[in-house]
Amino acid sequence: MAYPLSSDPAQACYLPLIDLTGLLSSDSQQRNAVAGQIGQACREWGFFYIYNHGIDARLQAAVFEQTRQLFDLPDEAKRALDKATSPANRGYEALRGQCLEPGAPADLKEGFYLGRDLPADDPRVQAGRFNHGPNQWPASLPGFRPAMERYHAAMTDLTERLMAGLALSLELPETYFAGFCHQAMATLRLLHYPPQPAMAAPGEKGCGAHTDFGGLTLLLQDENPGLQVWNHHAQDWVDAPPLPGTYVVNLGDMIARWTNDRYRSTLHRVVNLSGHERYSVPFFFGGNPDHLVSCIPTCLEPGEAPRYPSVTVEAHYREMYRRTYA
Ligand SMILES: O=C(O)CCC(=O)C(=O)O
Ligand SMILES: [Fe+2]
Repeated sequence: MAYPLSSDPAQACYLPLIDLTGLLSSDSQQRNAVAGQIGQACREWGFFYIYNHGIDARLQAAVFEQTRQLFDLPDEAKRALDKATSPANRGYEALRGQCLEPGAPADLKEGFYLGRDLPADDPRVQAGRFNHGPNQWPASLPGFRPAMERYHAAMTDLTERLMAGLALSLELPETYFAGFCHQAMATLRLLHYPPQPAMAAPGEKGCGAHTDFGGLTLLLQDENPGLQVWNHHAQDWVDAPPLPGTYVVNLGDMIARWTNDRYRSTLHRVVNLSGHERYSVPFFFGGNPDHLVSCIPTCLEPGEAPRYPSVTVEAHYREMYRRTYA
């Protein structure tokens, strides 16, 4: 088998597991204590689990229920929502629609993108700003839109708290990333992975090895494992299995740029060896499109040069979409 899952049970909790209770508290000492754990996880892994995050389990269940129903729709209904017809990158993408790992076969996943719903007469939509516009809603699923909109709003709040924790962990004011968070692009991505085929082509898998493009990603997984994270210590993949009640949080490339790689944007991939259909829902927090991402001065030693030029969020995203949807 090309991608054996680890048989080491200790790996189930290989990645740091952080209780978020203190970060959501009004006591700054408690927030600082959690920020310390976040900082360590960001330096060592760029990946960690969170629990006690405050997102309602019933809302999560509703999101999964609607996700399954969406992907169960006939092909024709899904293709009517094709994201290629949306200037704002919203809607359906078919199996093998993206190739996240250069040189590997296209990804064995189908997906659906949605974000904040902006009307066609919003100035940002009229100006053709990246990722700004109306969603495409499946007309035959009346429960879809309300569940997704509630979930998107709740995840935006939670991620803003995490960004404040991230600032604290870098010994910056909690509001340091407020400009980045203001009217942020935030994308909910619904994913469906069929079981890994027995006769897969070499390198073919659910989702090719990649780093995430944006700020923070919060991943909701169903009960089927498949996510693997690159362990730079051991130079090998470790499993990031679903743990009930948690999110897997990982840092995207913008945070590596901000911190001159002190905080890691770590490679990960999906190989669905579970034998079941796997559904997952990553929430990508991309930030304000006009925000300039430049190396944070306190992340440089005297004489150290920034490894990345400054870039706006929008320019960075356009380039990453161009590369992976060639
Ligand atoms: O489905 C997963 O577990 C991970 C998906 C992912 O890494 C992505 O969409 O960027
Ligand atoms: Fe990812």
